[in-house]
Amino acid sequence: MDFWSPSSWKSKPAAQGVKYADEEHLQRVLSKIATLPPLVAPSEIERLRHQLSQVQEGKAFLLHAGDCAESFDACTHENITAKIGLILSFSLILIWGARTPVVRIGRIAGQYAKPRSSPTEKIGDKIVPSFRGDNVNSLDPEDRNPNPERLLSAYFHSTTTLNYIRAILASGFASLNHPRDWSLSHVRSATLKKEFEEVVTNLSDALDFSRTIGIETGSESAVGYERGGGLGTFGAVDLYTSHEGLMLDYEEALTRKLRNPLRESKEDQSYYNTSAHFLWIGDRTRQITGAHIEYFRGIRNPIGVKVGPSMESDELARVLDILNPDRESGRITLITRYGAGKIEKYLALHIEAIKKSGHPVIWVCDPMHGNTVTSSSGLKTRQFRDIIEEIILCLRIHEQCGSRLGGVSLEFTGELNEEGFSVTECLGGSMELTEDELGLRYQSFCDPRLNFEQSLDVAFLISKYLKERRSGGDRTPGKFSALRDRNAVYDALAQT
Ligand SMILES: O=C[C@H](O)[C@H](O)COP(=O)(O)O
Ligand SMILES: C=C(OP(=O)(O)O)C(=O)O
Ligand SMILES: [Mn+2]
Repeated sequence: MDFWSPSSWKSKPAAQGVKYADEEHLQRVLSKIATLPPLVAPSEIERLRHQLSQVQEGKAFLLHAGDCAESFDACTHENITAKIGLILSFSLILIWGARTPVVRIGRIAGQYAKPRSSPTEKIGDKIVPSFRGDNVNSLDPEDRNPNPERLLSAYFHSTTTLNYIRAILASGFASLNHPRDWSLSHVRSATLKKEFEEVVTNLSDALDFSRTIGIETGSESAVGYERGGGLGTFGAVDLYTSHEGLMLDYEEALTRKLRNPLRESKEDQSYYNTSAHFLWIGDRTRQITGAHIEYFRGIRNPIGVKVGPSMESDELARVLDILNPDRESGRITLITRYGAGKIEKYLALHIEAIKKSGHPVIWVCDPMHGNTVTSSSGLKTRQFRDIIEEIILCLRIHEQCGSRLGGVSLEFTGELNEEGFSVTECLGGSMELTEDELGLRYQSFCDPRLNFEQSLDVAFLISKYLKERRSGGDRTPGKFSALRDRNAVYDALAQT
């Protein structure tokens, strides 16, 4: 393969590039970032690679989820706790129903840069540069010139977020012994609440049982973390971070040549992107001869590639030849995002192309990005029905093609306002959010996210499907009851 370095991307065209007025200022900021410590360690990155290879083999399920765009102002204790709580609740539902380990990757602690469809947008009667994420410019239409200082601020906000995540996880927040702490108090759907309570009650019974017969190895049973005990099997969970690797100057500054802990010799080093465990290439920046593919091919982190309707089948295989020439397991996650109305046209073709190429991949369904619409009030939104429909079609097409869906990629948030209400950004779901309620608590800085209740609706649907598959059911395509009748699923959700 051709020569690669953390800066070799500079010789290729970068889509969605950001132009700074003062190049020297940018370089000063980047030099500073290049001296700051890594956010994540090689051993964590290798651990995730290993866990993703388990997903690839069908031994675990991947949950990739979080904000479309994080913001510096939303970096608060309450918001981070609510986001992690939702990721844990969602994964608990899957673990319980499907008895499958869940690999959790948050779109968190660095998801600040946004690719946009248009470089400008109209606000009132003014045309201004589009908002490109907090690490580029401001949501305030008067402050849209890119400012390099924002990259430094992004580094510190990522660090703060990750530090707090590590702190709450280390303090037993994820302990399966008290998932009620993850907050369900505000959920108004009685059925949803009951379903979740059932999972928690059954789990508590199971834990009690294991304690009684002495097979619990977690030290929580002996002495709590606060009193010097360890986290034990039931308290320690892995939660990895991710963001779109869009701003290559920033990614380069955090790319470090470090010892690969899997290799014997200290001299055996790899280039790790130390800003996050997992990075993905967006649908707008995956040009074969472009800068992003060039950068990504050289880093050791596991990576995602967004795949939409504009991806040609032969192009997909060529992208993988570049990104994973040695065909390493757990290295590539394909995140498909066609839209409910288009998935039937493209997914099977892409699955066939991958089979033919022999590339090992994890297939993940992003049912969000192909289903964005503009509401009558002008807010971007997504219909819950479309999201569910894309997931159901995706599961069914994988079944039909003898392939396997390895996970989902969602834009969701558990954040609540001061009165304890969820955001109102996507329409429908068991809370039946209507168009005139959209403006009530629309907090997203970019795309509309599922709220807490809508996310749990999705979790139960997937959990039921995986449970049926685990229990053997009829494997003929279309025979799984969770997939058989889309309308029945919608009706069931609408009645909750
Ligand atoms: O998150 C994804 C993209 O940044 C987003 O969907 C683009 O939105 P736009 O079409 O409003 O630019
Ligand atoms: C920009 C995103 O998606 P895509 O590249 O698939 O449009 C995203 O995941 O926020
Ligand atoms: Mn988005």
